[in-house]
Amino acid sequence: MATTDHDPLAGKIPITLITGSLGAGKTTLVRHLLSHPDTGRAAVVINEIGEIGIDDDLVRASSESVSLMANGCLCCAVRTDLQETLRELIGDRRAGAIPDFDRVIVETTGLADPGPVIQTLITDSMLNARYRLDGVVTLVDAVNAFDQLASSPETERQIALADRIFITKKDLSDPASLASLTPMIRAINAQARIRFCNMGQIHPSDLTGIGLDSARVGERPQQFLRDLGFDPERDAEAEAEAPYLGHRLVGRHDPLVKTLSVRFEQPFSWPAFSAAMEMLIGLRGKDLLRVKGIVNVEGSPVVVQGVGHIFHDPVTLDRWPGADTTSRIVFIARGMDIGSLRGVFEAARNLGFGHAF
Ligand SMILES: Nc1nc2c(ncn2[C@@H]2O[C@H](COP(=O)(O)OP(=O)(O)OP(=O)(O)O)[C@@H](O)[C@H]2O)c(=O)[nH]1
Repeated sequence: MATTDHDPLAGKIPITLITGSLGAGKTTLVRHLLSHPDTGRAAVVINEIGEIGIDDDLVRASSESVSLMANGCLCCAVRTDLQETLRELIGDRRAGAIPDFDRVIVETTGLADPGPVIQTLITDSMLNARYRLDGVVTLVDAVNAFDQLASSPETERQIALADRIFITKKDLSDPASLASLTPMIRAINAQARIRFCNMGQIHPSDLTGIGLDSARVGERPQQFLRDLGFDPERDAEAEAEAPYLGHRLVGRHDPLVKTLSVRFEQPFSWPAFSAAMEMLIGLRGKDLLRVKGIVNVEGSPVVVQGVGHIFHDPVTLDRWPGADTTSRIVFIARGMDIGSLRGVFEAARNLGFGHAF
């Protein structure tokens, strides 16, 4: 019998999809990878829902090949943008507009169901000529995973579709929660390798050759997709029927969850900013899913990050990532609007927390 070791995926640029719930540590991991000497030449595609690309600014400092797909979720409206972005990367590389690259890292938003993205990467024939999906890496936030799993079906899908899972924020979690987290993940995904990851510090080799092998994907993509738990034909029908309201598959996400991008022209004093955030958490903590931003604190760029009611230590950057020195904060929240958000910050100012508001 003739044998062949021909690999239909050989020579194609591997894509690693980094997914995980809001604030799980995806950008932290990508930034670490880009600073690691063994990562090689990587292009990065970042998908953010907010109008103001915060992650983009942070990652751009570490790589010249960063593409941002803002203002839409990769699993919904921006899916075609991903196809275009990946094609453009090839064109830009050919034209010498960006440095050469050997792999692509795609960071999804925390709200993305990776299923449709995987489907796109596997079934788009033009993309398939140049790229191959190397694997899906899902970050699970040890502190917030329990709440996120209870409230967000996307978190479950992210875990279910992972080839490799990293549990982040072990340092912030308690032993009892940690002990119950792994079995909970295992109940959703019995196969993916699970490891801990502190502040994004994994070795780049943890992201390569991780399971979407040619036999499964290259030769039987539809079957592979069905193995993952969804049926491309059924999904295509559902998509055709769904009303298009800017967010492609309406109803896939909690309709009350919105992304609010707020810009403040005037610098903050730290007491004013933190008082406003404390008020917001006190008043609407349960509805606040994610806060991240770069805040101008008396001239200095300070990165603020909140996931649920947990706030991470603010980090002062050495310099502004670009010419824009306004404060830009993205809130992902349930049932809030920009007016009420601004009202909270106004109230903090009126209460006299610092004059630089
Ligand atoms: N203590 C601790 N903090 C972490 C760890 N990993 C990430 N963080 C912090 O978690 C916060 C969110 O991290 P990001 O990397 O922005 O998370 P993300 O998944 O990209 O967030 P979204 O893009 O909003 O979904 C930041 O303040 C990080 O410094 C960890 O292992 N331990």
